[in-house]
Amino acid sequence: MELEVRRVRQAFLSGRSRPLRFRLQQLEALRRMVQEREKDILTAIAADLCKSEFNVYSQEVITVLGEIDFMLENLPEWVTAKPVKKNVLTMLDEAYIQPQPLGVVLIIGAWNYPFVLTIQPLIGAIAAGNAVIIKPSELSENTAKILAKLLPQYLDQDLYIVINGGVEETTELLKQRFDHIFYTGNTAVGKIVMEAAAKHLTPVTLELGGKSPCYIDKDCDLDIVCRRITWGKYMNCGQTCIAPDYILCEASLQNQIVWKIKETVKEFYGENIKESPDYERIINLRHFKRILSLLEGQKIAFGGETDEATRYIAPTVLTDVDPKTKVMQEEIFGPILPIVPVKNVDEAINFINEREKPLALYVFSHNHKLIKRMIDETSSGGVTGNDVIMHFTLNSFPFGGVG
Ligand SMILES: NC(=O)c1ccc[n+]([C@@H]2O[C@H](COP(=O)([O-])OP(=O)(O)OC[C@H]3O[C@@H](n4cnc5c(N)ncnc54)[C@H](O)[C@@H]3O)[C@@H](O)[C@H]2O)c1
Ligand SMILES: CCCCCCC=O
Repeated sequence: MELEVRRVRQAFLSGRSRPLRFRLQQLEALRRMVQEREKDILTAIAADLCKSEFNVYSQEVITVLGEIDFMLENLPEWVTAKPVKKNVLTMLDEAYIQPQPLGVVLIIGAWNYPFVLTIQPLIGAIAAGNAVIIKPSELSENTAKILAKLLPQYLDQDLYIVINGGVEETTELLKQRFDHIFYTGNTAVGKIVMEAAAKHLTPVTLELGGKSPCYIDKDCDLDIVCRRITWGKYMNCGQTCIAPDYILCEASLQNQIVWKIKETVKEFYGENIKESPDYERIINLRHFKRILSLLEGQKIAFGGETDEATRYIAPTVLTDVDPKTKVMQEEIFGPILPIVPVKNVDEAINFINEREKPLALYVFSHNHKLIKRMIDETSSGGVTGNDVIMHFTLNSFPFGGVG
């Protein structure tokens, strides 16, 4: 590890990652890789998550291509020094902010969208003139392998390298000194990463998880609401960091919501969900068993069917969920949707504020004042009104949790 990190640092110190022209050329090469090797990339991700190639393309490849284009378009302006306001003492001086690369960046990716969650930070790091070590998740092993194979064919082989491996390799890697660490994954490992970074005072970006609530107001179009929640909850089999984690609504709405989600599931995935090319599987047995344990003692309104051999868990809705039960204590990260009845919007706001700040918050209402109130009186990484997931798709927004 030490030798590899040293090689990358030497490449950075050569200065060749800095010129704008070089950065643009590397980003163009990355775009060429995605376009020319699209089939290999789609096949690898599809194998990891049991996903249709159409879903891989629309959820991961489009986002990466959009990010590269966005970067190519804006980078020339972003790298330019920006003059700042001067005072009497400095009236005759030049005063400006000059963006500079940090140095060697470590990117630790997650398995749930294994391509976009690794390549998106890579795009930013290249654009900023850094050298990069990429550590894809070992759980999405086909994607990890294809990244290690393709990236050196298109990018500078000393500035940007892939190191594959699991906990042991990542632990070793984290002992090295980096200039920035970008980690995506669960909170427990996030703390390990931050502790390792602290030893070198390395700045970190931690893209973690959490429970993302949906509040459904009585004044809404319930057909549309349920379609959108069904899409966002069950895509990737619920393994999406900003998936709607649970629903808060008045008790009187519960039965209608259950019925409408059930009908939408049928429409999206057919009568035999197991055969649907659009319904994914749980990444491994550990997560499969973890998710099943969340069902214990719950009232299943529909779904609940499982198959351990293929790690299949049917789209499931739970009703009258007690907030003290396990399913409400941890991020679900699977196709289980609890409904927690609340009396009104005040109770929903209190409920959200009494817990960890959500990564995403979803509010459904015709009443724009109510949506605005939710935004003003809660704190989360991002809010989408009357839809789910959509704020992630806009690269003109920042993305992440609070802090
Ligand atoms: N905020 C975001 O953008 C975002 C995106 C995707 C996923 N997530 C979150 O990620 C979580 C799911 O991912 P995961 O954590 O299961 O992914 P994971 O198991 O793939 O782990 C993430 C990375 O951490 C490394 N790792 C695992 N254990 C380690 C250890 N003990 N020491 C050092 N490194 C270690 C892995 O090798 C991997 O590269 C969910 O909580 C989800 O919400 C967040
Ligand atoms: C449509 C792609 C969503 C990706 C969200 C990233 C977190 O898991």
